[in-house]
Amino acid sequence: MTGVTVQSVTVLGAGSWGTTFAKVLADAGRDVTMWARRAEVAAEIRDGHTNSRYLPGVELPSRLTATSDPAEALAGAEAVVLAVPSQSLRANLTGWRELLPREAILVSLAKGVELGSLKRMSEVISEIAEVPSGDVVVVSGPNLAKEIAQRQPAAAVLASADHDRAVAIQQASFNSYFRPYTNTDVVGCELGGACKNVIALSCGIASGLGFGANTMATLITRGLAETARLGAKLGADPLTFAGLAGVGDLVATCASPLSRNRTFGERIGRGETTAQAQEAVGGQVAEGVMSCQSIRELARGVGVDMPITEAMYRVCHEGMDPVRVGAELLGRQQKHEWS
Ligand SMILES: NC(=O)c1ccc[n+]([C@@H]2O[C@H](COP(=O)([O-])OP(=O)(O)OC[C@H]3O[C@@H](n4cnc5c(N)ncnc54)[C@H](O)[C@@H]3O)[C@@H](O)[C@H]2O)c1
Ligand SMILES: O=P(O)(O)OC[C@H](O)CO
Repeated sequence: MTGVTVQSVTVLGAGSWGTTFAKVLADAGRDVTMWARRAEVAAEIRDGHTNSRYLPGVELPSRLTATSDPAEALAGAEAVVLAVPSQSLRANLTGWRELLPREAILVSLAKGVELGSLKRMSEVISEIAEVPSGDVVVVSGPNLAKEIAQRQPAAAVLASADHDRAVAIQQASFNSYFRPYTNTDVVGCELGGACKNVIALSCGIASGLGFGANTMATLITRGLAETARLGAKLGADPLTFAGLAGVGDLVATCASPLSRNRTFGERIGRGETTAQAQEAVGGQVAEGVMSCQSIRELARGVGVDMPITEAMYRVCHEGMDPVRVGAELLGRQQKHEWS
């Protein structure tokens, strides 16, 4: 696929990032149709140019339209952006499979690893849509939706083994505030995006417990070290973790109160239950809560040590006290920084 121009794009999923990425594409001059699960959300986007539940106070471009009918949304799409949470991607995509235009470029926004199969999102898409996984374009990087929806400057990575497809989406999404770079390391970009959600949970917990900058920097740096260890084992390019999908996304997510993962962790650190923490993120997805389980299994399966991910699993899925988990993390056997 060379020199393809994408004009007509469908975004499946009308949550925070789906709506924001649709706005980015519309602001880049594309014709964008969104699919929303609820008819009233589709009507609000189409007729009122807002999505008040997910992006309160943000006006959406009038060239962006929406429907709750997936067949109507997908008709004639040259690119299809999948913008639903990781653990629901398989079921949603199975329902849409027969409606996908044959030549459309498939784009993944989700940051997670599937429970059970332990597959990355491009692998799930490849399996369900029956396309080579190298054809999928993965979007990753420091992209807190609310900031980008306000047209604050940001960069992203578009990763695909098929450089031409990544370039086509780069051309379709580049605008005055959004600067996408291409990358061919899909494994590294997807792992960076999934793992940083787990590390952001830990930073949130540390903040909720009242700890400061040294603790955050330690969790971010050691979180990057364990992410890079997993990536190296699974064939990622180590440089990716020094880029936007690695340290870039990690810093943004771990530092920002806008992050749902960090917010979830902060509430846990303050002593709230997981149900209360979920309430605090307004029913939106905090992917790290499920991904700490799948990433832990993935890492154990290939013999990679990921102590912060292990700790988050124990807090989120075994109900262990964060103070005790923190003490155990610090008390592990002493070692060389890079062993
Ligand atoms: N919000 C961000 O800042 C941001 C930025 C980059 C990447 N991401 C990633 O993008 C993906 C989507 O995130 P989001 O922020 O749009 O999520 P969200 O929780 O704000 O919205 C999810 C959307 O998916 C729909 N959906 C369809 N099937 C669903 C199901 N079975 N369960 C739950 N929701 C379902 C919801 O109705 C909603 O429209 C996630 O993997 C997230 O990690 C988010
Ligand atoms: O709000 P979060 O924690 O899901 O993070 C959003 C984005 O992934 C940041 O890049």
